[in-house]
Amino acid sequence: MSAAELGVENLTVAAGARRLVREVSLTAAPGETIGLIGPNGSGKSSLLRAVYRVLRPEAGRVLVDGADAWSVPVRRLARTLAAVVQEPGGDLDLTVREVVAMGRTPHKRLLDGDGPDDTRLVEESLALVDAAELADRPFDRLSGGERQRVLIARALTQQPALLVLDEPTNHLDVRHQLAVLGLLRRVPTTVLVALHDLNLAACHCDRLYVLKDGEVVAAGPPRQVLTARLLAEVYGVAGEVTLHPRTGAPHVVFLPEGTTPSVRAGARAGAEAGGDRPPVRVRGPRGGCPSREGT
Ligand SMILES: Nc1ncnc2c1ncn2[C@@H]1O[C@H](COP(=O)(O)OP(=O)(O)OP(=O)(O)O)[C@@H](O)[C@H]1O
Repeated sequence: MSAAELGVENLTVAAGARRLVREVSLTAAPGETIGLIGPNGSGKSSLLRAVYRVLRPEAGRVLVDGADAWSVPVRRLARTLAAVVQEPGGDLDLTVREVVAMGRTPHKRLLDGDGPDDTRLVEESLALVDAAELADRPFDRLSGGERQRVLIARALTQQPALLVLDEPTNHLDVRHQLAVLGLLRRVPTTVLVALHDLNLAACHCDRLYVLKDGEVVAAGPPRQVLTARLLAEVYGVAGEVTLHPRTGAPHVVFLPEGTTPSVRAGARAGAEAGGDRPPVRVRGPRGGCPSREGT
């Protein structure tokens, strides 16, 4: 697997007269994990759909290693980009192993069977998402979380240089959430992932882009982006953000409606964005959040 460079340039996505994504630009360097966060309806899925070539943009470009994703042949794009999406794929009368093997399709010629390398990749991918024991089960009868892991295995089997995922932790229990996001950190590919869980995003992403009403309202490393002010302005909730002493990542605690955030916590969160308090001391790289191998 290699890693692609992603460039989204002034992308606007519309449905009829409605603009779902408005002049969004973002970049992902090869190997980066980029998180897309924002409230319901802020345009995350629409942006991802334009990147993985399902929703044609009204304006702007999606560049994968410099090539326009909407101009290259679909098959070529599928050898570079894999997507794990929320749309139900319809009933698939296939076993889990067969579904995962579909990830090899872009790399094969018409009527090619599965070679030993294909078979090995399928088994390896299933093992990576802790789904080896599901291989012979009918895909249609899996639980939501099992399906999700199998679809991630299919994407890994595709050996993409760019992996686009829309809420991949949906349906997953906490162990599998951590395992899947840890895995995404380890695969040597570029990752663009929409996430709702801000603490998972903080811990597993190199940089975050925050969408609101289809526009990017903040972008940068999690420590800069995730502040109490952002929670209030973008999500309309009160919360406190501290740097977790074990992981070194921002840690968000949401406060029930009617609670007044403490001044201390608010100041701590702001410190990372250039506020007036020194940052909380954190442990070094062994703190806890998974990092890229070799970094
Ligand atoms: N095909 C469509 N036609 C009209 N409106 C649409 C269409 N697809 C999405 N929308 C609207 O566009 C807005 C953005 O939707 P989108 O699914 O991109 O948001 P999201 O940030 O992924 O939301 P969520 O967090 O709820 O998944 C929403 O208001 C949604 O209702």
